[in-house]
Amino acid sequence: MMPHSQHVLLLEDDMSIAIVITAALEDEGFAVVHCQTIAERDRQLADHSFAAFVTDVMLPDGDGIETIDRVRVLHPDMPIVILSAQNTLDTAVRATDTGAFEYFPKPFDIDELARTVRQAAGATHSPLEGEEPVADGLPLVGRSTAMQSVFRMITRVLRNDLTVLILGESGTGKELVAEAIHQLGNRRGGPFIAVNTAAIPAELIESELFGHEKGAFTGAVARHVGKFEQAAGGTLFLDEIGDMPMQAQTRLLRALQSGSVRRVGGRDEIQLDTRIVAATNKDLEPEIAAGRFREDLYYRLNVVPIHMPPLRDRRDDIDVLARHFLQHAANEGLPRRQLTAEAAELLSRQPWRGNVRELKNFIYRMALLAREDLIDVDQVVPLLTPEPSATASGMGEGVDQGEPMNGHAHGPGDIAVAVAQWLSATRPASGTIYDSAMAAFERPLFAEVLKETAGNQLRAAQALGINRNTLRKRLGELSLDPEEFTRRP
Ligand SMILES: Nc1ncnc2c1ncn2[C@@H]1O[C@H](COP(=O)(O)OP(=O)(O)OP(=O)(O)O)[C@@H](O)[C@H]1O
Repeated sequence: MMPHSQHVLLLEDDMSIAIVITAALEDEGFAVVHCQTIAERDRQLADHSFAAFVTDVMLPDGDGIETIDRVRVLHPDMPIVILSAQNTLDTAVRATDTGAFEYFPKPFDIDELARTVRQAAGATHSPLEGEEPVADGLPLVGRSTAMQSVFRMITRVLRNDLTVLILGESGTGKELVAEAIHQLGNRRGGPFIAVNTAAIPAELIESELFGHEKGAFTGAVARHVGKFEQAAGGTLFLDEIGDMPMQAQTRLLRALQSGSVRRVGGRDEIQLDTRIVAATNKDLEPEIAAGRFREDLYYRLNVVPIHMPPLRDRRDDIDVLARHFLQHAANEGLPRRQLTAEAAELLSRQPWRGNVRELKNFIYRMALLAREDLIDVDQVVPLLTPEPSATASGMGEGVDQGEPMNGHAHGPGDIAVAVAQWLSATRPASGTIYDSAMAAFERPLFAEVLKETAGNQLRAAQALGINRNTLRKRLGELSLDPEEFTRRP
């Protein structure tokens, strides 16, 4: 077989995509051989070798990943680049596990693809190790570009033990990502031990993490094996790492540096065999500047950072998450519900300050309380302002108790009616409804709180939980004069 050193084989059944990719690869100096089916691919590969192979996954005659073994048998060293419209973590992992050089979820940047093929064709190919099957159906969903980057980062750490630091607001899915790394990675046969470092009293944290010997301190009536040792062969997930007390940070750093731990009151060094995944919802840089977080520990942990964007910055995910949670709620025995496109659209415009956790709790509540199985906007609106009694508790297993839900409100009808009246009376221009509504809501809210504090802006800002300068600025913008409230009527 004569190698066609500058030929690339492209398997893509969508002609318009194939044309664009061919043009970009030709610009990179390749000649492209295009085929549209797995059968054609196999015929080409039986007769020729190529500098690289670019392949789609869903093809008219089968799955491009499932049949990739046949490609590997014929051309074990040919770099493979996989393109996929199935933007799930499962596909990302399956693609990576083929030992592919790179995986591109669609839509992708054509120039980046062409550059990658150039790199692949030039590289001595060293596929990622590990061709074992992986657990599928992991419940980490998302189709936004941001989540695609998260999936890609996850696939990069599955076949190594690098320390991962997951950063993001509360409820964005940090723990779920840590679990995915464990379940899909090399250490899935071992335990996954999660420790919320913020929830353990400072004086107990060292013994919790590192263990203690009998009699190490008052109350240490028996030997205790710490979380590090419990996680041997598996993964230790250190949550809320930004809240760890200083002394424990020092011990943790020492453990990471030496690769061993010593139980409190013990003499033996115990070798560590644990992958560390840490997470925090705090911005660690200001914590370091304020002297509350050790900079050297930060660098030790921040080997592979994974950023979980807040849900409001990846609104494309809301619809798929909502449907995913409805499905889960049904699997757990709640009524099986569906959302109309308009209701899903309304959900995708909500602020979701509690992120995915808040959305999940909302969906479970909706599955329970909706009047009809097909849920439309009119059923969603009243639920967006829940009654205090309609809390997460007692609403099925899947309800996440981590955070309060989107808050206390009047009876569900009140605000919904006010909103409907306001909307029909004001009719803000399309594209400005959200901002106008927020401004309309803020005005009476600020007035109410200023009334309570007799015009005292500092106390009002404290009560609202916002910065005093922010309050002053917003009052100016809303033309609200705090002087008006200095004397109660
Ligand atoms: N992408 C996702 N797909 C499906 N479920 C998700 C996703 N992200 C988060 N969840 C669910 O949302 C809830 C909150 O997620 P998780 O506990 O992982 O957040 P977190 O960032 O670790 O929060 P905290 O900082 O408060 O600990 C969980 O029930 C989790 O299963």
